[in-house]
Amino acid sequence: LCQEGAGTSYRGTVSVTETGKTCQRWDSQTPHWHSRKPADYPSSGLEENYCRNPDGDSGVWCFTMDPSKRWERCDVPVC
Ligand SMILES: O=S(=O)(Nc1cnn(C2CCNCC2)c1)c1cc(Cl)ccc1F
Repeated sequence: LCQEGAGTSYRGTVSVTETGKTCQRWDSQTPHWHSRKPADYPSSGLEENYCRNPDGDSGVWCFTMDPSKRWERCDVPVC
């Protein structure tokens, strides 16, 4: 699956960042507290720990499970 443009409508299942870190679940607040809660952004597809673009970034991203790295982009090919 690929991301169109900035990936706002990407609903694929890539859940690893471009440096190989595992994505944190959107419904989890550990290791990173965050305000991108699935309930608050129902149309952003914030399922599991899949890479998404809920905030108008330039591409899909996720919070990482590395406590020292809050978020990173994901390597999802552009369509
Ligand atoms: O919980 S967060 O989403 N964390 C956060 C910090 N940086 N980012 C980047 C994610 C990729 N796009 C640019 C912002 C997200 C968050 C969002 C806002 Cl508006 C303010 C504080 C904050 F903590």
